[in-house]
Amino acid sequence: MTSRLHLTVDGPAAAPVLLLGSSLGTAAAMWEPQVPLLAERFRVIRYDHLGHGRSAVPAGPYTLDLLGRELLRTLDDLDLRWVHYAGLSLGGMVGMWLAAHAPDRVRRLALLCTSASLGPAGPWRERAATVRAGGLPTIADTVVARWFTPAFATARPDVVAAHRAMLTATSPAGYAACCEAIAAMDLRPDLGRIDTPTLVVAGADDPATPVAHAREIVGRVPGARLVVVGAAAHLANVERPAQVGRLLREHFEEPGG
Ligand SMILES: O=C(O)CC1=CCC(=O)O1
Repeated sequence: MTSRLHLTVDGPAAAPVLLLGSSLGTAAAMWEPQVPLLAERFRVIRYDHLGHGRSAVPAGPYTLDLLGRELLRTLDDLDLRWVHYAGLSLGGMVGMWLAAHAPDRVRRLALLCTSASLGPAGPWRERAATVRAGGLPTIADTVVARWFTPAFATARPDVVAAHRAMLTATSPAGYAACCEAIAAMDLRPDLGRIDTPTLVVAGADDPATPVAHAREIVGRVPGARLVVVGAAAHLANVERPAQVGRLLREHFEEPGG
């Protein structure tokens, strides 16, 4: 079966592949700030989750297992035996699933602004129902307020508006189905099986996946390393583009990478 995931590819064809997974309600454009730096050394493949961006929108609810298996199918289609993987938030959740369930397919892993368990389930199911009934604009202000610190939002209203537009362009059905995947998710029991070198990055001011969630991942993934990025909320890669770009490049360029 051909992949249902839309891919955006940059960088030299012969370079090692670095797969980038985006957050709930965003798409490949979320990674624009890091692509120039990373594509100097890597074949950077950004994928849109099922139900997001230009990927297919099968009927929900989804699960992390479904999102992860779809990505594995994509790697098979591309004949990729292994990749480096970086994911933010929902992208990080898929990254944890992949590294735990297909360890031979992930060489090095970076998990940004993410969580292995983001309960309770009730509010996620309510968010899914709200979006199915009223569309993304009904929740956009609340969600975007968690993506950026107030200082950044004041300084860069253009960036905030572009990311809000990405959110409201997302399929309501696809977004809701991914909310249901998060509602049902508990990756904590899987983390001890991850044996790939792992960098965990948290935004110091992230109200969506707070630093404590990153510490829990680091406590469970053997050898994982934590970096807390100051003055950044949930989309830390957008708010602190150069620092996050450097962290990723250094992590994936390390010996053996
Ligand atoms: O939308 C939010 O509240 C924050 C978030 C959780 C998972 C994700 O990708 O974004």
